[in-house]
Amino acid sequence: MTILDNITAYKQKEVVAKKEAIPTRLLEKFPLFAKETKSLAEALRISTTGIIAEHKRRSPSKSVINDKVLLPEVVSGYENAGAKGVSVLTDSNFFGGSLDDLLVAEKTVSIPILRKEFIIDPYQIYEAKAYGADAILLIAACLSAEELKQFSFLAKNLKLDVLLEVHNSEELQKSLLPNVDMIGVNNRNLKNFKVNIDISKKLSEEIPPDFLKISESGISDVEKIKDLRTYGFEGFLIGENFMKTENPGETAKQFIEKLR
Ligand SMILES: O=C(O)c1ccccc1NCC(=O)[C@H](O)[C@H](O)COP(=O)(O)O
Repeated sequence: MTILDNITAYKQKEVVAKKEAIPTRLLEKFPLFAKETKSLAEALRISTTGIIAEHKRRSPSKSVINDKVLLPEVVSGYENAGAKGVSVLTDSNFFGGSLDDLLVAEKTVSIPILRKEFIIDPYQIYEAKAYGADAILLIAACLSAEELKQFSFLAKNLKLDVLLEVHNSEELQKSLLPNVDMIGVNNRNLKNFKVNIDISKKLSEEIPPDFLKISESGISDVEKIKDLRTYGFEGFLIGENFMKTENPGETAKQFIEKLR
């Protein structure tokens, strides 16, 4: 069993309970369901820095990263720093996040918000929309080719951008779908948690130019970004490197200034 197997098994049960508590037809009545979304892909495409900064209290690989800082300060700090998108982890069991975090982020920033979740059921896509997300993450390792097709179609119908995450060539091949905006290469091996940005470099040439290329995880210095840009990457998802500091927004600011 990998950590992803554990997480998705947990999610299956979680979604059943959530559907009973708030059925989809009620999610559709949430005020934010009618919100006009902002395109994360577009924001990154016109950006010179391409940073998606993540709010991440803890993780399976690092345990507690930062449970002291307040989310509004973190996300507004990220926006002021020049991040082009904010990623909000909404999983509570493994990452200490929540859907309330998404709501608070939506009230606090005006840049696009990515709901970072382990999506295994269309219900979670309706939830993302109801709680104010502009974009969702789909993880190829958790979904069949047919599910990827259906879930990305649904997200686009709800006007949400789709970031599809892959770890290898095989996952990438089933992810090159018409309703996918961004392909994210995750540099973290979810079996042993080791990070290696060579995975992004290796897969870059297999990603057709119509998809925006995002590199995710383990990005700890601007030199890595400069290197990844030469492989066509335009977006960079960074969590721990900012969150492990006392003031994530200020750390992001200093980081982004070096990229300008
Ligand atoms: O971060 C983990 O330990 C982790 C474990 C299992 C599944 C997913 C995990 N992380 C999710 C992410 O994709 C990262 O939070 C994101 O790419 C940012 O990575 P980092 O900059 O290394 O915090």
